[in-house]
Amino acid sequence: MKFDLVHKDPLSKARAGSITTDHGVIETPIFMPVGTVASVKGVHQRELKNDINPDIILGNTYHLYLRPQTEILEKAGGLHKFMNWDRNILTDSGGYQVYSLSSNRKIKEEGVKFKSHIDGSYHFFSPENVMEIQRTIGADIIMAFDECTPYPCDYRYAKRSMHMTHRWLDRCIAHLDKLPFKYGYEQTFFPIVQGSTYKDLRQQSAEYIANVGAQGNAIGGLSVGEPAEEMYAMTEVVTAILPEDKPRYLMGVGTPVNILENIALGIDMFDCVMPTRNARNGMLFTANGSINIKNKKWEADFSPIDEMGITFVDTEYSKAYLRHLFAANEYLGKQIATIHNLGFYMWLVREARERIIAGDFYQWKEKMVKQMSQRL
Ligand SMILES: CNc1nc2c(CC[C@H]3O[C@@H](OC)[C@H](OC)[C@@H]3O)c3nc(N)[nH]c(=O)c3cc2[nH]1
Repeated sequence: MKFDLVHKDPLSKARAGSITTDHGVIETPIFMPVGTVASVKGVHQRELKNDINPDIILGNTYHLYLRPQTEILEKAGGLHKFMNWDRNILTDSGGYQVYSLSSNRKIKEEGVKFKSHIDGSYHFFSPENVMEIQRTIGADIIMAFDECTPYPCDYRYAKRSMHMTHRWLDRCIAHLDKLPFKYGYEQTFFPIVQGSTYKDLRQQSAEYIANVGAQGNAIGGLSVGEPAEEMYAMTEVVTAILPEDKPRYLMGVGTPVNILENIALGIDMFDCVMPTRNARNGMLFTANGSINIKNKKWEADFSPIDEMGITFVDTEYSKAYLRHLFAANEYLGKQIATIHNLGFYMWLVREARERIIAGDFYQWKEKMVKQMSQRL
């Protein structure tokens, strides 16, 4: 993987860059649509490419391991082939899901025993086997197996959890070195900073991760319920320590405002289920604020969904029609709302990149943060 920084903003830590992998160029700042189980829910790969056009999408080790299972993915020649997506894919290691989705899991030094949320069968994830699973899935960027420290937690727990994540990181790296690439293209490994919302632990973890010298670095343990100010404060502490010439990925973030604020703090990559999950509930994000399309006020509003939208749904369908589809529980409604929201998130990060290059990102960000916080 190669990362070229093409511009830095004069009034903030915002950067514009390009990541090059064997599956193409990723222009940063970038938003990565979540395609947890090999599908961005309700969107065809062809629509993704033509209308939303992300350079990279996300998959998830926990989900893909349980279904369709690694054996099928190996027979398919990896996830790209299996889902017919020839651009970049990043897979998260499943650390987060083991805590958030499965029941009665047991965390031990060796790894985590958990019960499948699908059929109740027992499984075991360790740094070693999660690296093997990610080699088989074949994503271009793969994540360390970490413990996403729950929030809130006391200092002692956060410190112990952070040190275990560091020991697991060492095991991931040691094991990965013995595992050749499976499908003829490179895979890049990102370590993950933890430390909860404790400044000194975040500094320690950022130093530890920076010393690995990886091609990219991730910040975990945030967007787990902490106040936005805490998220920003921890991001600021960590980006001051992570190498400037490597991409920074802030996991699970966030709202449009969170994304702009964290771009200003030096983050390059984002993923979040919000645009897709909120879309399925009729919550639309726009440059002028958010819309709850189920609201009666849109019943006879035949104006386009979003005059400033970048996808075909924004101008080909009206607000009244979309509201009707939600009222009738037609799944076309969820598909239209999903394409709109993903289109908006892609517009937001692309516009941010243009502003960083033009040199007026900070002023634009200040204006957008106010504008997008309105409820329409
Ligand atoms: C939402 N906030 C948030 N997400 C987070 C994720 C991704 C969740 C992963 O789960 C799926 O979304 C729920 C996505 O999987 C495709 C995502 O990559 C994290 N992953 C790891 N390994 N470590 C973390 O510290 C961590 C923290 C998060 N905070």
